[in-house]
Amino acid sequence: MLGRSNGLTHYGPVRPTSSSQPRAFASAAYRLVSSTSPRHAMPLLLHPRFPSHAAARGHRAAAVHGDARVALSLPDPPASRRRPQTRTTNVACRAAATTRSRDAPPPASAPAAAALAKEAHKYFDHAVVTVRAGDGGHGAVLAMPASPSTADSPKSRRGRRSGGGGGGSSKKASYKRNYDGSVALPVGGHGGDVVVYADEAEETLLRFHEKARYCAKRGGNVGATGTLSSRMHSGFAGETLRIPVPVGTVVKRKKGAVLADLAHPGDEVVVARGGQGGISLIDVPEYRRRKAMALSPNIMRDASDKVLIHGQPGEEVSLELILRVVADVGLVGLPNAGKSTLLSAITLARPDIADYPFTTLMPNLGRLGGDPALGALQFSSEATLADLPGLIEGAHLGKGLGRNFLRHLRRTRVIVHVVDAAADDPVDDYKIVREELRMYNPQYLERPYVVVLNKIDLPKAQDRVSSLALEIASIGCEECNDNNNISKGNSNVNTSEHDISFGTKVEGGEKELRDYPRPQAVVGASVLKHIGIDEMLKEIRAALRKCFDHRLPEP
Ligand SMILES: Nc1nc2c(ncn2[C@@H]2O[C@H](COP(=O)(O)OP(=O)(O)OP(=O)(O)O)[C@@H](O)[C@H]2O)c(=O)[nH]1
Repeated sequence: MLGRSNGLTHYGPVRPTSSSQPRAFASAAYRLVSSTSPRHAMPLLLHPRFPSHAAARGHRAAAVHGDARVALSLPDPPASRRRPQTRTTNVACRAAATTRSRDAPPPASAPAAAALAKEAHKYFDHAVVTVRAGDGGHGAVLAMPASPSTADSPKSRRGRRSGGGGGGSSKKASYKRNYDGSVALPVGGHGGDVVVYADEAEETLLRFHEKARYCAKRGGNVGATGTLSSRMHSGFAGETLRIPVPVGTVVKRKKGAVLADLAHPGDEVVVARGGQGGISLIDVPEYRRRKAMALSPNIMRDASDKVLIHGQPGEEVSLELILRVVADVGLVGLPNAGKSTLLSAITLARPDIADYPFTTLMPNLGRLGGDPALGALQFSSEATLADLPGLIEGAHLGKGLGRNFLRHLRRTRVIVHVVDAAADDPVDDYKIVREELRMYNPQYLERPYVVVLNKIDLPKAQDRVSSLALEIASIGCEECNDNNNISKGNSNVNTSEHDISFGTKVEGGEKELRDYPRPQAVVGASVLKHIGIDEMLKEIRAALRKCFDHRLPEP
């Protein structure tokens, strides 16, 4: 991508956690295919999920924290109930039954897993999950340590060393004090927050269809009840639950506001806050209450005060996760136009290619090497290309899942429109796709774009390629091709799914295709036979360079 910097989106401040979880920033973003690393050459597809060790950590944490109740509540399941560790090779299993440990979520039911595998394209970029932050740990009702009647007398205080407590004259302090001299009472641990973060190792949202509910750990209780002592500790804070999602995921409340657009690796957002821990109270007999109240305001007056020792419940929210592919260039066109072939011709991506429509059902990404024309800057000018599934007439209304595919163009800066020059009516095909883009989001038509007249190796196309190029190049408004439009190219800022207007009104009516900019270039090529590839690359890079020059500063 063009010189993107890592950003950090916060829905609220992230509290330091008791045990920080390492961020897994693996190198293969969406399995981007780098021109310098052929072994990573593969399209965006499902991949085995990394095994989760969260619950195992929970076991350990419980043991370390000495939280007997939590530790006891998680016994090892009997052998008969353990799920066998299976590893199979088909997509269904990769989507539904990756390496499972006993703490892994229950497997999706067989029909659901089959549907996921068979129709992954329907689910890979959208999911609804419920997350629950951890409850706060409980405080405790404690008695003041027994002290000889002389313990609190001025005489005994004089004889006592500094920093003392309320213990007997022969014993040292048996409880902690705050800086102001009041009794320090232990509190329940804060419940774990839930954080969603963008992780380059994640590719799709499919795993959220398997498991749609995530709960953070609760805070630890105050270790004991009984008598206040200096050895008592506050409950441990619950571990923050960090949920990785693919880079480019928009996180929003279900039927609510957008919380964050996790467009860069490492972006994160706190989606649910853990509950506050409960406080502890001192229970003293009536006749000692006045003295105790001088030491702490947390004196229990009657049984109803006990509610204060209960930890607060953690937040629970339903979230909608929407993945929008992060790519600089979007390849669009009718099915079978040759988009996947083009991607494989100029990057190391190896998408499925076949002579039937809708071979591509999920976006394939490839990495285009740096632009040599930029000299030393070429290494920061690498670009990501996204090969989108073919669009058909009515795509903007959802035909052929068109709306789902069109959404992935949102972050692109440049559009490469592939037209089959050997088709019956290439100009009409061109207009159909442009019209679909306009109907879905007119902003797409404002972006710089290059038209590739493909398949010129076929005799039918050879004869008419120049006339087709002239005709297509003349569709649109010449004056609109100024640089101002280019800066509108990247719509990262726009995160709403509902910002789609059907046609933009201009003076005297709705804007039509002729009112939008003309293509930056129309090139004839045969991506299969490697004809005209250099010319095509030159034009794509020129369009990218213009975006690079006119790029808006990162927010
Ligand atoms: N003769 C010729 N055939 C081509 C060329 N480019 C692609 N094809 C063929 O066209 C067919 C479709 O190519 P794809 O790359 O799968 O087309 P697509 O646009 O990705 O198709 P969808 O996945 O349906 O969107 C394949 O059989 C390709 O071999 C070309 O330049 N010349």
